[in-house]
Order: sequence, then C-alpha cells, then structure tokens
Amino acid sequence: MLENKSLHITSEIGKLKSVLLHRPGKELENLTPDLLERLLFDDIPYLKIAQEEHDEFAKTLRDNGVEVLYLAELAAESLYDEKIKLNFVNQFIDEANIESEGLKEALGEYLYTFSNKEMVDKMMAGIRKDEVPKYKRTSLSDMIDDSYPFICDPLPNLYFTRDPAAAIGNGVTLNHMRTQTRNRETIFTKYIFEHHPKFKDMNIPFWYNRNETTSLEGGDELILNEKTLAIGISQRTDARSIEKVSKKLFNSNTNFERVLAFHIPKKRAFMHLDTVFTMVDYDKFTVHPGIEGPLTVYEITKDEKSENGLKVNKENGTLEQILTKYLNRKITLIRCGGGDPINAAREQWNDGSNTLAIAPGEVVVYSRNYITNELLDKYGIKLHIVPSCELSRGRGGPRCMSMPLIREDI
Ligand SMILES: NC(=[NH2+])NCCC[C@H](N)C(=O)O
Repeated sequence: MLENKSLHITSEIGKLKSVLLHRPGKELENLTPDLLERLLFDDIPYLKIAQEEHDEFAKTLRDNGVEVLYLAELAAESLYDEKIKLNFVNQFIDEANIESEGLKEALGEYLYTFSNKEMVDKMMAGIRKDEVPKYKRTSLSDMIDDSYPFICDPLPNLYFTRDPAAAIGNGVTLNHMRTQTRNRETIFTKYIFEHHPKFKDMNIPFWYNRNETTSLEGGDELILNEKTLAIGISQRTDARSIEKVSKKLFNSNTNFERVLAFHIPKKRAFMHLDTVFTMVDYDKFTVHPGIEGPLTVYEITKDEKSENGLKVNKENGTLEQILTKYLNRKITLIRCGGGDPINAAREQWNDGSNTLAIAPGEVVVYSRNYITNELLDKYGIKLHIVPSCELSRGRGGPRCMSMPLIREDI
C-alpha cells in the first residue's frame, strides 16, 4: 500500500490505510519498580497478555483494510548497508548514556554478534551488564555503579508509536522528546524514514528534527483538517517547538495555514493533548471534562511582515466555542465517563478519550472504558473494542499506540 506513494495525512479521521505499530517486547519485562517513574510507566504489564492484546489491536486494523507495519522490522530492514548500520549502532551507543570508552566498544562488539532484527530487538529490550562478555569493571564509576543492572535501559514506551514521530501532510515531525528515555526511541524512527527502502525515495520533508533543543511529542499533534493543526503546549511540548513547526509548514507545499496552540495543564493525567481530546467524526470529539474550558488558545498564522514570519492571536473561550469557530460547524463534545467526576477521572486515566479513528465516525477504543464507550455508541459512533487490561498500564490508548502513515482525504 505504501509502495510508490508518499505519506499522506490531512485529517484525524479520514479512512486509515497504513499505520506503524510496535508489538511490545522484552522491554516490558525489563521494567522493575525502581525504574517505573523514570521510564514513565505506572505498573509492570504482563507481557504475554500485553502482546495478545496488541495482536488483537493489529488484527482489528487489518480486518478493516489497514496495512500494519511494525517498527522493529522496518528498523532492521533499514540497516541493509554496512555504513548505515555502523552509524546507527554508534548513534545508539552514543545516546545510551555510557561513560566508559571500553564499555562502549564491548557493547558495539556484542551488538554485532546478532542478526539485524535480533540486534534491534535487543536495543529495544535493554541490555544487561552481565550479558556483555567483555564487560569488565575496571573504572571507579563502573565499580560504584555496579548494582545497576543495565548498560542500556529498556525502551518500554516504544509501543506508543504516536509520539516519537508524527506524519503531517506528506512529511513528518521527527520529534525531540522531553525525556531521555523517549528521545532514544526516535533513533529508530529517524533511520526508518531516512533509509528504509519503502521511504527513502519519498524524499519525506521533516517539519521538525530530533536534534532540536526544545521538545515536541506526537501525542500533542492533532490534525483537525487539511488547513488546521492543533498542538498542545503541555508537559511534553514547548511553545517554541510549535513556532518552529508552524514556520516550516506554512512555507511548505501543504495546505496548512493555521496552528492552534492549546495551553493545557502540565500534569500527568493531561500529559498530551490527545489524552484529553480526540476527534471521532467530522463534528464530534471525545473529551476529558477538565479540558472544556474556558481555555486559552493561540492561533498562529503566516505573516511575512513580522520578524519571525508568524502572527499570533490569543483567544479565550470554551473548547466548544473554539472548535466551532475554526472548524466552521456545530461541534458536539462527548464527555469521557459521561462527565460524572469519578467515572470521568477513572476512564480518562485509562485513556477513555484517546480513541483512534479509522474512518469518520468509526473508532478503536479500549474495552475497560465501558461508560464512555456506551455514550459514543449512543452518539452513533461505530466502535471497534479491543482488550486493554495490560496495554493500558503504560498510560496510552489506541491513538497513542499508532502512527498513521496514510489516510484518505475527507
Ligand atoms: N500520545 C500519548 N498520549 N502517549 C502516551 C504515552 C505514555 C507514555 N508512558 C509516556 O509517558 O510517554
């Protein structure tokens, strides 16, 4: 499906044709209570069930005509050339936070003993000190660090493929993530979009790059229509990054002419814009009641006369007023948990307002958010319900677990 085409995303809801997923792997089994907070997890999922749930998610997509591509496979297939592979391995090691040169070398040698796919899986899973044969504790710091089991930490958030990169129009934002643990994920995405045979001849424009210094995460990037993008100024995304993306987009061959920057609270329950609202139909959104406002939204448009090429217009209003104005139609907000304070808080925590639209009015949702799901059904939204006992422990839902590559225009 991707063959001979370009990336194409001009909405949140157009019929989904092709998507990038990551099947959770050993990285989840390398989580321990001590690591959870730093690695942005709240609990340790049971891998076997998490994989079964994820397979069900992928099957739901395939059964509905979506091409499913997997991150680890694409990453391995991107290393067909020795030079590309060497650069990739070096970059991975450079960013793994290893001080000692000897250790870096030992790790490099160890990685080269595997096939490309096994090597990528290892990099994702995390590598323990005791599995690297030439690892010797000679420096003071290595001796002192001894109780820490890993040379490179696991990357448990990889199954949230939405965040490290996001397709917008025919390009991608290759993101600079807020935290080191997630920034390491973007190395895989970089090599895929730059080198994988499916992508390398597409000349994909990068609207953002991982070597930027301010952060931007895909969960904050919502494509309201072919002209309008919403981006959260959030716990994960800086206002400065939004200016940079806006400038790139306004000077591109896409139709984007407006970015709405939503200022949302910097707290974990609101971590990204897509944890508090997602689009389910032309005129319907599911929302966390806490985001209904009044809100402050900054409308960014192109202005050749201004110093940085942008004009910013500050707006106050409720979410409904703002969406009605910019989408130019009457909007219905469907409240997570029906708006009941307890049900809303619980279901939103389990990503009840994080739906993945596979067509207008048709979404993938987690089974556990049954109150929100009943409500969506009442509003005429077609639901594809996927199991969610283990996947939800990573604090991300169907939208977070998918990076759409091609959607039909609406
Ligand atoms: N687009 C999203 N809402 N992604 C959710 C990511 C969850 C992940 N544990 C993190 O904290 O980064």
